[in-house]
Amino acid sequence: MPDERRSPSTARNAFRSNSEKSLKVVPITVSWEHITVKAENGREILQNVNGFTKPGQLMALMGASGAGKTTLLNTLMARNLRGLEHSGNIRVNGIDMGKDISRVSGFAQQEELFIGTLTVHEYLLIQAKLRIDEDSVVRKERVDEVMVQLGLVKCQNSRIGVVGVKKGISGGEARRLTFACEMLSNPSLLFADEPTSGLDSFMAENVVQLLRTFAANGRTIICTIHQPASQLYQMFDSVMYMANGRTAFLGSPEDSITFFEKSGHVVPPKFNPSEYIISVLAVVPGEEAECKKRIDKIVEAFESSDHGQKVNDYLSSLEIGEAPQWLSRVGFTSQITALAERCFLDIMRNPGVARAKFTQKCVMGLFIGLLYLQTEYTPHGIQNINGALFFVVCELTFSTMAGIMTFLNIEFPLVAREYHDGLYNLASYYIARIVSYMPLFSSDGLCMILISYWLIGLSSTFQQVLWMILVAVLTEQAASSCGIALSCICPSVPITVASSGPILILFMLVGGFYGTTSSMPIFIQWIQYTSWNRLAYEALMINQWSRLDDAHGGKNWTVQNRDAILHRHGFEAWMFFFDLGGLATIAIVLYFIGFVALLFRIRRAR
Ligand SMILES: Nc1ncnc2c1ncn2[C@@H]1O[C@H](COP(=O)(O)OP(=O)(O)OP(=O)(O)O)[C@@H](O)[C@H]1O
Repeated sequence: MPDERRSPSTARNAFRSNSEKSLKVVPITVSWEHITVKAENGREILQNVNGFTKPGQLMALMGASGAGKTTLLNTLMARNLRGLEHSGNIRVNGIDMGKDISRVSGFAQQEELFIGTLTVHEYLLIQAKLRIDEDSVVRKERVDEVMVQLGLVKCQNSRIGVVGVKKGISGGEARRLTFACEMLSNPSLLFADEPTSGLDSFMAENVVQLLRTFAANGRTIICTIHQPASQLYQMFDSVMYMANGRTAFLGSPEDSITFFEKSGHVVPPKFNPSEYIISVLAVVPGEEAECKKRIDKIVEAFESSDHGQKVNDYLSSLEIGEAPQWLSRVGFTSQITALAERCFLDIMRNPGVARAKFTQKCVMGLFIGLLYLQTEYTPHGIQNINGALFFVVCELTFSTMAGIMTFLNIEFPLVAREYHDGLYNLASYYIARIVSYMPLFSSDGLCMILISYWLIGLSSTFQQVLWMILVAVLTEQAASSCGIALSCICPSVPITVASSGPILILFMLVGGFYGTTSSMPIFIQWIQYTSWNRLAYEALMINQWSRLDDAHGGKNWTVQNRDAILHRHGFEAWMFFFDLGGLATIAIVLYFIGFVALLFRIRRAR
């Protein structure tokens, strides 16, 4: 564990030695042999694909659309293979790593996913907390170093932004930020999916140049790429052309031009070589048979060529080398702290949600208070007070659930990615997210209660006010846990919202206000104990009617008065602590159900 008590200078000295140690690059050779991938319908997406790449090399996987580049990249990384049957050997320094390949490699994905409310610097610092098991001085220095390396210093204090919602950093900066995150843990092996897509030619060159620099430091880099411009083509150390799920060529960019020339496909003068080669390897709609015949001929020519032979010779003479270095990961509590910090920052940068919740609760508090203003304790008034208490419970429930139902679905893609990258344990994320939401989803209800309590004229001994606050917090937690569980179970926000309606109505119906709970049919009575409306309403009623303050005739109030009111709703005074325990149990059980649902869902997302 990092020793946070070290003085900055000692820590900085430690960084020098650590940085040398941590920035050591272990030479990595990746080889793949007889890779075959089949879709569920039996279609072969990859057929007996072989290849390798060595340390210090930048390799480009190329081919026409649908050639199998992404499938090969995913197979090499053991990712996104759900529904596909795959076989063959993938080795890292001659060692079969299986799914653990993600523990020794970085993966810069095409789709950029960040927390858009954070600045570049904040985002990288939190990524460093999740990726570097060192003290804060070391992490900060590594972040500074990576920002310089990736040219992010200029935009370090800019908000990242959300595409289509809030303008932030440029596309090129976002792409470099993706690489920066991966480079924090200094991987010796880096995969990149379409690193130049969506960038102009200048930015694309900039990114490929960056990859070249990473490779020049001894790293092994494999990326898929769509038709690189002529000046970029020569920047790759090796290129692998895929065609119809097979290897059409593997070798240097210059050799690719000669090979295709020899196969009868001379790159026309002033033509981009990769563009021409890809057009030769494409399956054109309407000319499928002809194109497939041409591809078969090229694939056979490659297999019998020196280039094809070189691949086979290399694979057959492959020996086990040095074990790759596992990327460092931080402990459970450090993960929770880093993720909670990220969530808090995100919530604070979105003050609109908090403002809307507090405003709504203040308005509702005033509304309930004025509707039942200084209710008299007559039989009719008592009935009104009971109505007000039920209204309070419903209000604590509805807006809380509605507010939290976006809990997961918006950030699920980012969480799924980070989880599968091995950045954190799912429990860390879940705990951090719940803890970060708790203050907001526990305190807004208090505003409503504190505003309406004295306006209605509820009995307000100190003890009663405290109990009411506790009941409100527990009710909001029960409703939050239900919203979170639903958002983890349902695949989208609209489905979450749609499924919450019947649950809320059912819980309200058995809440004790619309009918006596004891008179429900016996086979359905148990449902009331799963309803926080019922438990909270009973607790608030017991709290209100067990004693009255002097201003409301407390001296003449008797147990018989209390029981007469409670029994009309099927409630019992001894149930108070059972109700509090019930509310807490509902919250715990629903949080747990949410976690299990999230675990299933995230595992399926690999
Ligand atoms: N899970 C899957 N189930 C069925 N077919 C699939 C699956 N994944 C990929 N394919 C098919 O396999 C072929 C190769 O897809 P892949 O995404 O690897 O191609 P690509 O070369 O990366 O194409 P592009 O450049 O357009 O991204 C395509 O025809 C695609 O439809």
